Amino acid sequence: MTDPVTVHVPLGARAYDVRIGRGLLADAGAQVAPLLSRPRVAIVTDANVAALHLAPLRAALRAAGIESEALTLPAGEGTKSWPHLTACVDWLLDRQVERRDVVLALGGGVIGDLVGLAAAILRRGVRFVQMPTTLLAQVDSSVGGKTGINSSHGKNLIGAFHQPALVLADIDLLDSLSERDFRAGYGEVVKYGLLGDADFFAWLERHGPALRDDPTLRQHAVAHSVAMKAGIVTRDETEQGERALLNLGHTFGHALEAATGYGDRLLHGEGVAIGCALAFDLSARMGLCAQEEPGRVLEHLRAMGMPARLSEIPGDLPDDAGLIALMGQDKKVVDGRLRFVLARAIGDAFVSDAVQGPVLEQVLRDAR
Ligand SMILES: NC(=O)c1ccc[n+]([C@@H]2O[C@H](COP(=O)([O-])OP(=O)(O)OC[C@H]3O[C@@H](n4cnc5c(N)ncnc54)[C@H](O)[C@@H]3O)[C@@H](O)[C@H]2O)c1
Ligand SMILES: O=C(O)C(=O)C[C@@H](O)[C@H](O)[C@H](O)COP(=O)(O)O
Ligand SMILES: [Zn+2]
Repeated sequence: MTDPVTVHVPLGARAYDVRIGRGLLADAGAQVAPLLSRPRVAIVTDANVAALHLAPLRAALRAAGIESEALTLPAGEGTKSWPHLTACVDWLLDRQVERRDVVLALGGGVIGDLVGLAAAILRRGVRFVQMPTTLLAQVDSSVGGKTGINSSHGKNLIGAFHQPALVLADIDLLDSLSERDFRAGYGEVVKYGLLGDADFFAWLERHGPALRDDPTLRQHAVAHSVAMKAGIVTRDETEQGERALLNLGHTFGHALEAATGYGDRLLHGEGVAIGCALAFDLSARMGLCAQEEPGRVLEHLRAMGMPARLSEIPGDLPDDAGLIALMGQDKKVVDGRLRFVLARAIGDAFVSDAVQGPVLEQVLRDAR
C-alpha cells in the first residue's frame, strides 16, 4: 500500500474520512477495525464486483480477525429499486445486523446508493462504510450521504441523507473496470471542473486521456474531485443552496435516464456528460456565457470519447414535451417551476429558474 490521500468531511457528529490510494482493499481490516464494536461486518456487493474483488476483501478482513458475510445483488441500475432494497434489508435483518454493527457497500454507485439507503432505514440507522469500485463512485457517489433508489416516476425519488462512517477508495480496483464504465465515471469528474474550477477543467483537458493508465494522475483526479465535493457538502449538507451545483447536467441527464428505462442504453455518467453539454448550450443561447464555452466543453467530451448529443443515445426518445415532463420530477423544482444549473463560464455555475420553454425546446431539438 502507498500512502493514501485523506480528505476529511467535517460534519460534526457525522464527520468521516475519505481515504484514496492504492492497496486499500488489502488493508481493509486495519482501516475498518476501529469502527467495529464486535469483529464482524455484513458486505453487500454486485455480481460483477463479487467475482473480482469479494474474495480478496473477505480474506483481508479475516487476516485482521474480522468475520464477514456477503450478499451479492445483480449488477446494473435496475438494482436501485424497491425489490432489491427489500431483499437487502431482509438479508441484513436475517443476519441480525445490530445498531452498533457496520455494513460495508462494495461496488459502484448503484450498490452505494442502495446499501446506504438500507443502512439509513435499518433499525432507524446503522453505520455503513463505502468501498467504491468505479470511477464514478470514487469521485462522487460514495461521498456526501445522498442515498436512494429510482422510481418509475423518476430518478432517486426515494431516498435519505445518510453519511457513511468511512470511505475507502482503492484506485487499483478501477483497473478491472470496462472502458465504457470508466468513461461514464469521467462524466462526473469533468462536472467538477465545469461547475466550479476552471483550472481543474484545463488540467483535465491536458491529462484526461491518461487517467485510465496513470495511477498518479488517477489519484489526483479522484482526490481533487472528492475535496471539491467534501467542501460543498460541508457547507450545505442537505442541498438548501450551493449543493445543487453538483446537479450540473442532471436535470437533462435524469430525464434521459428515466426515458431510456434505467438500463444499458444510457449510463448515469453518460447522461451527465450529455446534460453538461446541453446546460452549456442553453447558457450560451440565453446570453449567460460566451458562445465559445459550449464548443470547448463539446470538444473535450469528444476527445474523451464521451457522448454529448441526444442523437448518440441508441433507440427512440420521447419528444421535447415528453422530456420536459420528465424533468418536472426533478428534486430542484420549486412551486412547479424547473430550476437548472447554468454557467457564466467554465468553472462558474449557478442555479436559475429563468429558463423559458422555447429556448429549452430549441436546445433539445438541435441536440437530436
Ligand atoms: N449518491 C450520489 O451522490 C451519487 C452521485 C453520482 C451518481 N450516483 C448514482 O450512481 C449510480 C451509477 O454508479 P456507477 O456508474 O458506479 O454504476 P454501477 O454501480 O452500476 O457500476 C457500473 C458497472 O461496473 C461494474 N463494476 C463496478 N466496479 C467494478 C470494478 N472495479 N471492476 C469491474 N466492474 C466493476 C458494476 O458491476 C456495473 O456493471 C447511478 O445510480 C447514479 O444515480 C449517486
Ligand atoms: O451529491 C450531490 O448532491 C449530487 O447531486 C451528485 C450527483 O452526481 C448525483 O447523481 C446525485 O445522486 C443526484 O442527486 P439528486 O438529488 O438529483 O438525485
Ligand atoms: Zn450524478
